[in-house]
Amino acid sequence: MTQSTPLLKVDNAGIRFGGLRAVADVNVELFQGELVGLIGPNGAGKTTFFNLLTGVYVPTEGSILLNGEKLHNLAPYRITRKGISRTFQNIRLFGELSVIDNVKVAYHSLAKHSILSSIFRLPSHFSGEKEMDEKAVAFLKIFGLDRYKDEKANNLPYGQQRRLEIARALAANPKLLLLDEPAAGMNPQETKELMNLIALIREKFDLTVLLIEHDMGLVMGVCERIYVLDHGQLIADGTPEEIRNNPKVIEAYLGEEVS
Ligand SMILES: Nc1ncnc2c1ncn2[C@@H]1O[C@H](COP(=O)(O)OP(=O)(O)OP(=O)(O)O)[C@@H](O)[C@H]1O
Repeated sequence: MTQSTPLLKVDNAGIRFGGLRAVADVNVELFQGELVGLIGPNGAGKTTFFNLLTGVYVPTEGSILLNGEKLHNLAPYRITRKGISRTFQNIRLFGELSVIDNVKVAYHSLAKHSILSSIFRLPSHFSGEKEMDEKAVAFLKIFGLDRYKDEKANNLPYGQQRRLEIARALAANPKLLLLDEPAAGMNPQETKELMNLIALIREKFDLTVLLIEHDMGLVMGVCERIYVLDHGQLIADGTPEEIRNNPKVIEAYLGEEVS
């Protein structure tokens, strides 16, 4: 794929809920390896846009292409297999499962050994399990979570649960990672570490990342480009510098600090 072919191409996408156009006429292009921000005031449509990209909602207008392939109308699990993983605004871990099992469920569907070999406990089951364990631990290490691998996910402190969610999303081997307010509820130190981590995994896994975040300083610091939604429509896109000085963006955020 050349740099002129976007990994993700969204053309005039939108969705209506009754009379409300929650997202309308949205055009977005993401290129391989980019780290891009999606910002906008409360209720602007950011999470709805993620829901469109991941098949939770089917767009009522427009099209969504990943590597030139249509995504709209595909079920969420199929979209995950095509290469889009996400995290959620509110953490959605399997709280009663161990930390390592939370990661392993993500790539069970990608595992080489078959269900039959698991049922009959064939050698391929054990080598497959072992390989998954090793891979899961390697993921957890990147996130500084390997020493908690046997803890219940619910027992992790909040900041680490957020990191585990990202580790799990990454374990599904995505091309495009969608992060919905990954730093929500984190303290400034945790937030800074998380942003460094996001930059690092982008490099390490050759990922494209789209990040919803309310903390402007953070988005401006880490993203190369930013899209701005307001009332369901894109009102700007550009570099952090362009966005910071864009009168439409300043107006949309009137009363909120864009620093
Ligand atoms: N399933 C739904 N049915 C009806 N309205 C919905 C539905 N999902 C979202 N909306 C509406 O769509 C609009 C956009 O909501 P969305 O959650 O996408 O905004 P957001 O930018 O993510 O907001 P926040 O920053 O507060 O999370 C809101 O008016 C919301 O109430």
